[in-house]
Amino acid sequence: MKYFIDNLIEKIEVKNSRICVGLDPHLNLMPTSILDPELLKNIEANHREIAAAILEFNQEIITAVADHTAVVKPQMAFYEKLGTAGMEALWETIYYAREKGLLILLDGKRNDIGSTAKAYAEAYLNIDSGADSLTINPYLGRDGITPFLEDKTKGAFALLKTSNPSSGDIQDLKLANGKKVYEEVALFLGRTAEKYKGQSGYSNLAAVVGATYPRELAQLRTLTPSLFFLIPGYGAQGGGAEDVKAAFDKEGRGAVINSSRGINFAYRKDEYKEFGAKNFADAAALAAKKMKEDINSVLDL
Ligand SMILES: O=c1ccn([C@@H]2O[C@H](COP(=O)(O)O)[C@@H](O)[C@H]2O)c(=O)[nH]1
Repeated sequence: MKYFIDNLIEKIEVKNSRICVGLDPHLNLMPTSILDPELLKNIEANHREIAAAILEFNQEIITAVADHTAVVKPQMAFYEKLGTAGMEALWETIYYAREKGLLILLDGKRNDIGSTAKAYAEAYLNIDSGADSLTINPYLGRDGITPFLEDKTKGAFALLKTSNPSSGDIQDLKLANGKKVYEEVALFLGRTAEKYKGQSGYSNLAAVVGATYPRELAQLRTLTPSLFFLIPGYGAQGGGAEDVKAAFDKEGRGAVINSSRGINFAYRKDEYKEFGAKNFADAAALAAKKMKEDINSVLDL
């Protein structure tokens, strides 16, 4: 049985693409050809129609980017907010992406006490679930993490140094031993990860580190060599290829860089305006291709 992390690395290498395409259907950014703005005047009354539009949007995006990425990351909040219809759209999206041969990184940032963490793992990483991995919060410690790692074919990405402007409020606090909170979290995750290492040397316990903190990213790469990184913050949040270069080892492994709005809604940017809203998927395909090449261009492969 192949470890999740080895499978991810293999798929990344087959496509020579170190990007992850987020599937974050921001309703206010959707093309009007897909989502009638009238429906947004009463979102609660129109869950079904909006969820159907999201599914259509996602399917077009997935088809368009499938040659340029090994993995997609639906952010659950955008689906949960549409109730049952939204969750159905999420699972349909996941199955569609799987049919296209993509791995699914479900962004839910779940966690709780051990027994409830086990229920979360059963909900999202069960054998029939289309999801291959889930983002988790490491704040509850080991018994909140290990239930997500019981099945070797699945992975968990623990929040380590997040990309948001206020991530330092807690993550950068200095502890009595002089280390910052995120540094101790890194060491804790590194120790916990040891037991879940695949043949690649990376672990099924992975971590989330923001592209918006390149200095910390470089430091964390050295501190935790067995942690594979999911790196959000490229594009819409200001991160660029040079900022994430240090996350990769000399073989070009060790990280996948996420962009959600930058790819989903590329058609809204000046750079892609010749496509027009109707051809949003073609704009997304080109944005994904360019991002793939941008990341590869800073690596010494
Ligand atoms: O530290 C974090 C953790 C998760 N995210 C998520 O990644 C995407 C980023 O979207 P963009 O549109 O490319 O900015 C989004 O789903 C976040 O919830 C993050 O940004 N930072």
